[in-house]
Amino acid sequence: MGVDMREEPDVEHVAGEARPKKLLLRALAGERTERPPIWLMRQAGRYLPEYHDVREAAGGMVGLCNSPEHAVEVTLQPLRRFTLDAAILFADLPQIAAALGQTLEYRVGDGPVLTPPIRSTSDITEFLSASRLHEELAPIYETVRQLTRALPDELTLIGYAGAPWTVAAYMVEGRGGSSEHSFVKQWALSDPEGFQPLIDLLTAAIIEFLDRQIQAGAEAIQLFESWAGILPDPLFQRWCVTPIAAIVAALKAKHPSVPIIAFPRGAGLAYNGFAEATGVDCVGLDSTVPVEWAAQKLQHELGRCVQGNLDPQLLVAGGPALHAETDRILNALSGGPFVFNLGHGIVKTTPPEHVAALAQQVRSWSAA
Ligand SMILES: Cc1c2[nH]c(c1CCC(=O)O)Cc1[nH]c(c(CCC(=O)O)c1C)Cc1[nH]c(c(CCC(=O)O)c1C)Cc1[nH]c(c(C)c1CCC(=O)O)C2
Repeated sequence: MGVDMREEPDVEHVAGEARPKKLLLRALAGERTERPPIWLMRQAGRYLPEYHDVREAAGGMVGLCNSPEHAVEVTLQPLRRFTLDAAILFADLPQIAAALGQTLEYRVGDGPVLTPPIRSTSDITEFLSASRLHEELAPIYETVRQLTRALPDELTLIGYAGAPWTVAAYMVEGRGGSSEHSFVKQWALSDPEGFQPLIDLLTAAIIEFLDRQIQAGAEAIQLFESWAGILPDPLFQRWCVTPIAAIVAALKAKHPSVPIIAFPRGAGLAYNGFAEATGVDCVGLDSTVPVEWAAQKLQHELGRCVQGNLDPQLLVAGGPALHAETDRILNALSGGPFVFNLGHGIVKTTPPEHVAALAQQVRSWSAA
């Protein structure tokens, strides 16, 4: 009673009782924390033997993503093994495309495959509709609800979605294994007015999807722009920056205190200006971004949180190489608001004991 909450940035008042605010949320709010929080992109998945058992029991990847009970279990698996600071909702990025009307399958070697591929403006009207969006995504909202009850108090629950350009890339290419992205790039480059409705449909759907995740209990949001790096600069601004800014504005209007991380993988020099243009609370850095630049420009000049950026292959390598690079990143970025993570998702050949060693090193790190 009578406590001025503004003077207690580290305390969250829940139903009248005060308890320490979670480490990850403090960092995302722009605070330099006593040690950086850590979570890892793709921290759940195939590098863990116990994951394979659950996936099999669920009848494969699609079944796993649509079964809250199994999805909750695999979300929690890495947290039982490692001392991490957050859980990320277990679901998959192309599920929203399936909710809009495409058929999603996983094929060995190809990853997610979406049919029919969306290749023209008339395909959008013929094959896609948002009318059943929430019905189709209901199992994901249920997974989030169950996770809020299952997670220990000090862990943060991260909800997520692919950003519109990245989801569109999967929808247009169809096959996950496509490496040149010829179809989506041809469309976006040569017929921007015809491609715009797809991005607009996705932007609106992603706003609703994330709004529902937050209502179900997600405490922070990450937008994965995994294919930011394949666009020439003016188109990066149009197809990545503008839609992400729209999503951030819409979510902030409704949920001002929920922090948003965006990960524009491969953006290169376009990382410069990205935080200002989109309004995100935290910028996810891929492994090519120089940490000294991020410390100076994003943390020091803008007061923004950064997340990243250990190369996932170092986690496969382990040993002195992993230790030294982790130390270098910690030293460069721990002077400001910082979330330790990888520069892209964990790869499936990662030995779990290397993840344990990394988590331990980050947790025992101190500036001294
Ligand atoms: C591009 C993208 C996808 N999915 C995702 C992204 C963005 C991150 C990135 O850039 O890597 C995000 C994602 N996918 C998955 C999660 C779950 C939560 C977590 O991070 O632990 C998250 C956050 C599960 C998954 N998504 C996928 C698996 C493997 C499925 C299996 O069991 O075979 C998992 C655990 C499959 C998937 N899903 C996707 C691809 C390209 C693939 C095939 C390649 C691969 O397997 O790594 C699309």
